[in-house]
Amino acid sequence: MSKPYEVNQNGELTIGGVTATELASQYQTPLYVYDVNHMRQQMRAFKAVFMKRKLDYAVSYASKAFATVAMYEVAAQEDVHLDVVSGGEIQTALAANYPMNHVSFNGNNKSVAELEMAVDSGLGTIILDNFYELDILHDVLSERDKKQDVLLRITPGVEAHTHDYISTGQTDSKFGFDVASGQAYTALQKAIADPYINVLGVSAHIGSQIFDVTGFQMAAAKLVDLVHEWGFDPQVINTGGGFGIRYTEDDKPLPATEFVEAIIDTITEKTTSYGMSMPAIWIEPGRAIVGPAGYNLYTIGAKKDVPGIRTYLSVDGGMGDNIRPALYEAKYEAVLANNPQAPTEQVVRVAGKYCESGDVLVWQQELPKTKPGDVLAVLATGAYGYSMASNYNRNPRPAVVFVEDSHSQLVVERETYTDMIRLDKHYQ
Ligand SMILES: Cc1ncc(COP(=O)(O)O)c(C=O)c1O
Ligand SMILES: N[C@@H](CCCC[NH3+])C(=O)O
Repeated sequence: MSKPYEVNQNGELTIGGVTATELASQYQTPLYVYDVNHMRQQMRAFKAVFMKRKLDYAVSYASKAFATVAMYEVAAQEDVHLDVVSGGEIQTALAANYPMNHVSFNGNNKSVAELEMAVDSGLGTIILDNFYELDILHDVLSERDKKQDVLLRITPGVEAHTHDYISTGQTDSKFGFDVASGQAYTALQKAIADPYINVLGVSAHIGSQIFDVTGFQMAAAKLVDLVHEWGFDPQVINTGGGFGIRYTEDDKPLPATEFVEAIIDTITEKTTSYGMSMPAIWIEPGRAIVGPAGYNLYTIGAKKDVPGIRTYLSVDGGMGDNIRPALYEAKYEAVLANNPQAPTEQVVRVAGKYCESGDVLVWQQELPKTKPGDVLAVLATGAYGYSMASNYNRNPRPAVVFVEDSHSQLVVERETYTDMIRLDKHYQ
């Protein structure tokens, strides 16, 4: 099977045409590196599915997966829409000069200040999650005498087969208007009756890192069934994101575009059978766009053998730059940057430098012989790594580097120790 990374003629790991060891020595470690071309190809592949079928669509990058000015600029260059979930992400879009009419705003507890920011920035679509938001959005809009496009987020009652913490479509969820109790229909009537609100359609998101296409088909079918039952002809049906990616060789996802084909087929069949017009289809992929394009580079430090149990290989980063193994028991693969294909000589647990036993980056990894100072690359770290990073133990967050056509560029500076105390005040 082909390896999920590239090597040069010397057998060294390369990212976007630059060796990982060169990147590590130029920018230091720990380091987030993105292969920009990989992200572009994924965005283009999603768009191509819709264009081939001549459909109205939006591929809206769920930017919580990785939100930086440079990333939003790449999305704008690719004419990909943006999904944001906070004032901070709106501010990032503004800083990137991102076309705000192509931004949608998700989230289950948007504040008044965030809704004001959204409306004042000309943000395209607010995805309303609950009655509280419906009320405060009405007030924000009536104060400004402005009309706003919205989608209503519906909890479709579909259980996605993924980690419980990242499953969102089930009825027992904090997200969206519940269908079974009639809340969703009441919300639709209320929103339609509001002179400041223009309901474009409905939205759902069943969860994340999903491999099974049936959940998406069920959710898409449910959304069409519902709007038909309600006698509402939506301009937009948004089926969210959640397309699973390969982290380790145990993961065998379909190409993300196949999930989209299945969603389109379901919506086409359903709307045709009901004699409804075909709505625009929106999707919100996050992980599938940025995950496989990301690499975390670390420098190897201490090694500890626990005889008869395991070997710990510690690196200079950890749960502060990638919380996913500690939070979800997520699995990753790591390779030795200067010779990923050298024969393996050890099986290790790659641990971080944080004061937690659960601070693990790779639970079990076969590696060639390593020594302190070698660069280790963890693969497929582009989603929910940088964006969920913390300063735990007052460790500065790593820099982010984009690489494309053999050219690397710093897009987020490394935090310094001075940054760690920047907001602190003396207590007198
Ligand atoms: C509403 C919504 N849309 C899209 C996404 C993106 O999911 P993923 O990164 O799995 O594609 C999420 C996160 O799970 C989400 O909550
Ligand atoms: N942050 C999660 C996914 C949740 C996405 C947000 N709805 C992850 O790393 O897998």
